[in-house]
Amino acid sequence: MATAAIIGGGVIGGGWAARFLLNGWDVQVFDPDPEAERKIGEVIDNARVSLPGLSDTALPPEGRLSFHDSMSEAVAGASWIQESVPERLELKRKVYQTLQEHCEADAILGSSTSGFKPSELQGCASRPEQIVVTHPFNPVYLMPLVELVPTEKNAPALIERAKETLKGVGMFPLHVRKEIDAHIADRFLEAVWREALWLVKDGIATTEEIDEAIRMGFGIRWAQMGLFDTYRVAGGEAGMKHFMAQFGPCLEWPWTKLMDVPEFTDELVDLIAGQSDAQSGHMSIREMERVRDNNLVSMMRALKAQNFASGAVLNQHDKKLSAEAGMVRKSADIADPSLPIVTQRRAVPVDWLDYNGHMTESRYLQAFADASDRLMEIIGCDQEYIATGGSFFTAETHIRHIDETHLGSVIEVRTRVLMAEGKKMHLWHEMYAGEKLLATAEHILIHVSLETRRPAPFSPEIAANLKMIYEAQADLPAPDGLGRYVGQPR
Ligand SMILES: NC(=O)C1=CN([C@@H]2O[C@H](COP(=O)(O)OP(=O)(O)OC[C@H]3O[C@@H](n4cnc5c(N)ncnc54)[C@H](O)[C@@H]3O)[C@@H](O)[C@H]2O)C=CC1
Ligand SMILES: C[N+](C)(C)CC(=O)CC(=O)[O-]
Repeated sequence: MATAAIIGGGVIGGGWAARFLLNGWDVQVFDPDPEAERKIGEVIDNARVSLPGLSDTALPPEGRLSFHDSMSEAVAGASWIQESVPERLELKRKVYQTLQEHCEADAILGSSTSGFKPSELQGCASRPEQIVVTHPFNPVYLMPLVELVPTEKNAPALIERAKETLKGVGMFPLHVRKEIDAHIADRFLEAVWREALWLVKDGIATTEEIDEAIRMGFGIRWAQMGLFDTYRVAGGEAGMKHFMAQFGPCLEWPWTKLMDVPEFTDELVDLIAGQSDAQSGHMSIREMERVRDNNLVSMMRALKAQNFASGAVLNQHDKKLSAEAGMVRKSADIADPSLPIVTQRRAVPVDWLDYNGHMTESRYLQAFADASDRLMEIIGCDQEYIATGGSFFTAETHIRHIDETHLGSVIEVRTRVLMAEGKKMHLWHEMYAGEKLLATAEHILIHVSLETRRPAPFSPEIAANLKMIYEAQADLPAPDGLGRYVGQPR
């Protein structure tokens, strides 16, 4: 089991702790704040609800979380040390001196700093080659981006190892090749933040109007295509050159105050904080975090369906998780074919819930259909086979709802082959949370030719795999509820 040390467990350190822990790492925290354990616990509770919902496969078992009274204890055995102490250079440098007296020389020491360059952090260190910037985004347990900023003192092998580790916990390391204050993303955020402060100070817009301008418009665009691709499309058929010709000159018009920062007078702080209270003061920060997390999960799940941007990163992570969890993908991997085959294991995400606060009925069919797809793959009807023109169509489905299924529950579908002859297979799925039966599904699927769209006999490989599973499972008792019709008395 890999171990991460979290040094500083505030907003960002707590998020890192959740990211590592829920991806199966042991996590050792040092933070002198007596409230740190409670605060991190609350962040991890939020993450436990939201992060598993990003995946269409189960996360690994959680690692072990422990809190320590000294940095030396926290870094013992850690291969990754994430520093997230307040943004003060002298403090960070002092922390590195202590850390390097105790940590492994080959551990990676990542700093969450939003603004300092890695060379500034490496400045007084005994082993500068161990320190890189790994700048995350809040909430760290959901946002994929980490700006990985090394210097020439970091060996290429360490940079590669850092990338692999970050990908391993589902993140997207963006290698910032040339160090600069505030890296890449924070330079944008600072520019937008400065302009927004002017708009409020000059009485042009309220904090709420500015938020609407972002979330109803360009914020949605940026989340999927970023800046340059968005503008390329906005140039019409002539693309980027036309866009620049049309909108380039206006950069010189007096549209922007981006070079100046308004003075943070008490009056300005009160104005902005007052408007912000009026806008959202009716909600606690934890409530706002939950709203934010649900929205982020739903948006990123939509991008997963398109396999685009952050959605593509999540799909890659799912593949890795599913391989590591030992999910069966071909018949030769079935450990004991006489038992029902586990064809799905995943957490219930937020966009699978309905107004009754439990999993909505269409998602039962989705989970069972995904289980049938997996069974098809196992018997040899995979993407490659389908490309040759053979597949299955579902002819009939009967679902029974036995118990409620809730947000974040890890559901498992176990599948039996009840009959497989000629062109027809009869499947029985049971959905469980732990050992609690939640639902069953009975399906008849017909093997077809995708060319004629008509029934066609199984391929010899599919026929042999189905026969093997059917015969091995033949001694299992008939499932309770088999062949029920709608409305039959229970
Ligand atoms: N808040 C944000 O949106 C983001 C912050 N960051 C960066 O993350 C770092 C931490 O920021 P936040 O989590 O927002 O601050 P925070 O104030 O929420 O947390 C800092 C934590 O460090 C602890 N701490 C103070 N001295 C310490 C020491 N000597 N050893 C160990 N822990 C110590 C504090 O008790 C506190 O819990 C900063 O470098 C910041 O620039 C990066 C991305 C986003
Ligand atoms: C405000 N901030 C500069 C600390 C923000 C970040 O560093 C990244 C983020 O999460 O927005």
